[in-house]
Amino acid sequence: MKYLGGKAIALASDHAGFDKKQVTIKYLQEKGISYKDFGCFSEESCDYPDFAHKIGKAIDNGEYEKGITFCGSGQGISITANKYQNVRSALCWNVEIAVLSKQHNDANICAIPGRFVNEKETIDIVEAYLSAEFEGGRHARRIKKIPIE
Ligand SMILES: O=C(CO)[C@H](O)[C@H](O)[C@H](O)COP(=O)(O)O
Repeated sequence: MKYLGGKAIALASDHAGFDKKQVTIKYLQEKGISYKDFGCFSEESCDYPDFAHKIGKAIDNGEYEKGITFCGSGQGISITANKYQNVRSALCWNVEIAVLSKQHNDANICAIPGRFVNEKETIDIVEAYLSAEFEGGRHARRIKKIPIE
């Protein structure tokens, strides 16, 4: 596990991703990695945009460098967070995609589909995302072209 420094990890979910967020919190605590949970705080049905906007704003304004989000499919919370100019939220459903999302896209949010991964897969994805490093070079050139001018 290379992620030892930096800012706390931002977390957010809706009800459908709540259980995998709790698994992730336990993992981060065990590793001594600090985090900020932007909600939700139970499995009671709620609306993913309410929490996606909170984490999206916090990543967008630089308060947090990396976020991990969870909803049922991972889609809604990722689509919403990506409305923010400086957010690059990537849907990560396996380890390889999680690594590439950082190496090639410098994703600052890893969106996990909570209803489609088990606990081990969740932790594997989280660890892979947090450990991976942006490769820069041609990928940096492409990332600069993402924002609408
Ligand atoms: O945004 C989503 C789908 O694109 C998420 O998977 C939500 O978690 C999901 O829609 C929640 O569904 P529910 O039937 O309200 O539990």
